[in-house]
Amino acid sequence: MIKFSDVSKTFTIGKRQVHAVQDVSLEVSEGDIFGIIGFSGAGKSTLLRLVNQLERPTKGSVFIRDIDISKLSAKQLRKQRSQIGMIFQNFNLLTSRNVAGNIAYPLKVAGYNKHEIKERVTELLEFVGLSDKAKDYPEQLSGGQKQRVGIARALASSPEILICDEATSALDPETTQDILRLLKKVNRELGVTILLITHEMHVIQSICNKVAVMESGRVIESGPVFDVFTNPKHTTTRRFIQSVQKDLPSDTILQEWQRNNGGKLYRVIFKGSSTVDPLLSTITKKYNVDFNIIYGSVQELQEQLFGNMIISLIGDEGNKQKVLTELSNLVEVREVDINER
Ligand SMILES: Nc1ncnc2c1ncn2[C@@H]1O[C@H](COP(=O)(O)OP(=O)(O)OP(=O)(O)O)[C@@H](O)[C@H]1O
Repeated sequence: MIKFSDVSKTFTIGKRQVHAVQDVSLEVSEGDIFGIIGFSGAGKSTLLRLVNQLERPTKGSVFIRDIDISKLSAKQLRKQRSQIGMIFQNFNLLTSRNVAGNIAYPLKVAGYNKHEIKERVTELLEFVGLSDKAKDYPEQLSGGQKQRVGIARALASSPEILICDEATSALDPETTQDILRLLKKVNRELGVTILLITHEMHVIQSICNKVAVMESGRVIESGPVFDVFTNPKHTTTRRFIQSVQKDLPSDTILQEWQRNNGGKLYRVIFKGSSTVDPLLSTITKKYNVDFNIIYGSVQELQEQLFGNMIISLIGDEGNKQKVLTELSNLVEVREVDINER
């Protein structure tokens, strides 16, 4: 649905060049809730702005439904933009208009008649749960309510794509969850493809099915959220994941363990409903090896379970290797780098 093909965006400020986006290739499929995560300055906003042509790529192309949007005429681009709704961190509501007026605004600009506008606004207010606030002004609303108005306004022209620019970053945790639930409803009930940027991993964990991690303008890792969470390849991705999922014991526990026992630690990752305890018992017994569970957790992600266990093995080196080989055929096993956090 949205395809970035080898896209770069370089800003030139005097003699200095800023490579905001570098060689990005990504594909967002219809129906995705696709999250782009990165620290400040990673290039997320620039990448979003390339989708509605608020920025033009220095290199490469952005396609929407196989159409290279940089090749559109001004008229075609206006039509294309009406297919893309956008919501913002600071809501960007018109303070001089009430809630209904804010939602009606894009419809007025698009030339709908009064009756059509009234009907659509009523429908949208109901969808976002603000039917009783139609006559209130933005200053009378909470942050969460303002973002609901923002979502209703973005949906007014029935777009195929909704772009969310840090849409929950200004909200408290509970309101964030309400807005994320609403975005999920937009995706499921209206079939709108969502592309969002965030610096908060819990947003990705809560609603996205796919994720791309950006650093210094580049996409350093991407894929289905379950795969990236259960097998992160990059240190930055691991740092984001560790902000929402504790997958290693604290330094104190690790140091104490090293003082008392030493030796290698292994991370055993199991997905779905497989349980690892009987597996470990059977295989270690077979090779006369003992095991210690140092740490363990089971989490739910994308309606699937995955577990993470940190173990040590005690016994003959050769036999320990046999245990690891046999275990690796059934679940994922990696040696823990204690400095990986
Ligand atoms: N219009 C511009 N002119 C010059 N430099 C820019 C412009 N827009 C962005 N940049 C630079 O490009 C880099 C990426 O910025 P961008 O805003 O895309 O990152 P971000 O990941 O969205 O960060 P944040 O979360 O802080 O907004 C930064 O170094 C930024 O200063």
